[in-house]
Amino acid sequence: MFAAENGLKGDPRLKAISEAIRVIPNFPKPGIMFQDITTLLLDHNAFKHTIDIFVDRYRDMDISVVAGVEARGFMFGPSIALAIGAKFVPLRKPRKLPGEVISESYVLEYGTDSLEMHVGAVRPGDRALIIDDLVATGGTLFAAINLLERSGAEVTECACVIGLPIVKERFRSNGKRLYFLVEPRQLEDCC
Ligand SMILES: O=P(O)(O)OC[C@H]1O[C@H](OP(=O)(O)OP(=O)(O)O)[C@H](O)[C@@H]1O
Ligand SMILES: Nc1ncnc2[nH]cnc12
Repeated sequence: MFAAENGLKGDPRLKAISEAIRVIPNFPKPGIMFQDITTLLLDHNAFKHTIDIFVDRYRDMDISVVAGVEARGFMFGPSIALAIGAKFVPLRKPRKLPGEVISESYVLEYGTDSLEMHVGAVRPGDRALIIDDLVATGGTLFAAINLLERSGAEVTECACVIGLPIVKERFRSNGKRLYFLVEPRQLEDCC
């Protein structure tokens, strides 16, 4: 669900967050409108609003683990985990984690990839929140959900800064919860 449909309609923080995201057309390949969150990280107010909105939503949900998706989920997840009193678990690209891992493959808007998680980082009974910067097809988040559920965790919700409205139906039909703050920017909205 989009934050504006859930109590934040008209909240000026959402506009500030959206305006801090830069759009780079045709990166990393023709036809992709790349949503660049590095400019959001440069804007202290917009970055803080992003973390504050997530912390307000998740602080009372009894979440024990925040799992961040490499690479951009690492930029938001740890701050949220610290603020809500949860552990942080990195979900990494292949061959980056040194210990024993479990792995899930997925198809991307521009290729295929896998995510890996350390065995033992997540325990049966953990209540998980998965964080990433953006959901496009949802393939990455579904791989992340599978990793956590295979470890016995209950995935409470997936949260992203940017979400394509079209992906909401895919989550709903799979019985999974998705929360995102803003829709992708178009080039004419920005720069
Ligand atoms: O919803 P999806 O279609 O699965 O796409 C979303 C994923 O794509 C991007 O990461 P990317 O794979 O480009 O990796 P990076 O963050 O390491 O650059 C983004 O940060 C998400 O993780
Ligand atoms: N359009 C996009 N912008 C940034 N990251 C992405 N990951 C998948 N699609 C993307």
